[in-house]
Amino acid sequence: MSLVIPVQVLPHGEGLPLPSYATEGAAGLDLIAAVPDAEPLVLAPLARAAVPTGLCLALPAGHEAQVRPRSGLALKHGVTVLNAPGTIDADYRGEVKVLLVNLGEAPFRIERGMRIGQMVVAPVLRATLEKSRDLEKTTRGDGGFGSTGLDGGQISR
Ligand SMILES: O=c1ccn([C@H]2C[C@H](O)[C@@H](COP(=O)(O)OP(=O)(O)OP(=O)(O)O)O2)c(=O)[nH]1
Ligand SMILES: [Mg+2]
Repeated sequence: MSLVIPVQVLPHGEGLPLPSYATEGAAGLDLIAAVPDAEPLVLAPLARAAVPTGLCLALPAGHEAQVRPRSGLALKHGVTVLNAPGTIDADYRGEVKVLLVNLGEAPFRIERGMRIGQMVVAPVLRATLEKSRDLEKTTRGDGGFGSTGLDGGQISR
């Protein structure tokens, strides 16, 4: 069973449904394009746009929302979220926008009501940065960026 938390939202863009979970177990609320009916947005290849969703919310303190791509759009059209995961701060009161980029070969048409991304609400831990002369030693040390093997594993022969 999922944990459930209420999130306040302003009255939503005319005629558009509120974002919703597509299935009982879905992690993300599907975000809906709130572009004007008469003005669909056409994303040319390699173009990007902040697509309005009509959604203004107040996340409870200690939470964030992540704006993530929909895999179907990514696979079928090469359309994804440029800054994935986009971060919606708990103190943000503006309209949630989905920063889409078209990495496909064909122009992509975004119409009002289209599901363009998904939003996952999550708890946030805040860090207090404490100055220290030394850091706890580890096997990895400062190795990174493929230091454990480029393919991520060794084949034993
Ligand atoms: O995909 C996104 C990412 C951000 N935002 C909104 C909510 C977020 O709280 C605010 C700021 O986002 P972020 O911190 O990522 O942007 P920034 O470039 O650091 O701007 P700022 O200086 O306003 O924090 O913009 C969106 O609507 N969609
Ligand atoms: Mg910021």
